[in-house]
Amino acid sequence: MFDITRYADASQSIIDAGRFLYQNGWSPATSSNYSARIDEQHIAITVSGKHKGALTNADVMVVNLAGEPVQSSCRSSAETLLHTVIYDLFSDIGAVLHTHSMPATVLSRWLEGENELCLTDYELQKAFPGYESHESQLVIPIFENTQDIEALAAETKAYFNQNPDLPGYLIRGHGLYTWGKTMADCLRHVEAFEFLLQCELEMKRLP
Ligand SMILES: CSC[C@@H](O)[C@@H](O)C(=O)COP(=O)(O)O
Ligand SMILES: [Zn+2]
Repeated sequence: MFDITRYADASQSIIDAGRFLYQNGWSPATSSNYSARIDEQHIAITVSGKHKGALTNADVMVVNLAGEPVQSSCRSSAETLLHTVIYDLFSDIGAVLHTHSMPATVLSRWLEGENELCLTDYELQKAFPGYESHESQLVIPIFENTQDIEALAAETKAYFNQNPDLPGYLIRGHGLYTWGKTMADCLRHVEAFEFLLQCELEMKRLP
């Protein structure tokens, strides 16, 4: 069982995040999914297929860390397992956000054949915990897109078990996943990733 007040707080944080992310153009056309931790075993997560700019409490449900619905007959996000593996790996993580921005989509496709995007010399790299200087290197892994979410969840779990430092990754031609200790931290990470990806895209366009 889970605490109903903590569920209500988690749900509201997801609704607010959705409005912000949609307004920024990072969650178009019902894409994206969001979650927030309720306790060690439960997360609140978006119901599959909902418009992320106009979420209500009815569009947020509870699943356990195995990805199974708890007290709900709704279908959780098709990508639920990509969220639960992160909560399972990192006990201090409180929120996970997945977005579908144009720079994340285009850049990951432009880097066809590469399994990471390495960034350096951006001051904004310091938005991520543990990155103290623009001279540090940010290595964003890129996973191949697939409809086999169970397989992708296993792949991401294995990667972040070995490489826990950077809270995020790209799925090629698909989008960004990022996480943080709180929803506010997680939203800051989305903004930072999106800014950096936009910069990289602009740099590649330069003659
Ligand atoms: C609208 S296409 C995007 C989906 O295929 C998926 O990638 C996505 O982000 C949203 O899926 P959802 O099941 O609503 O959580
Ligand atoms: Zn998606």
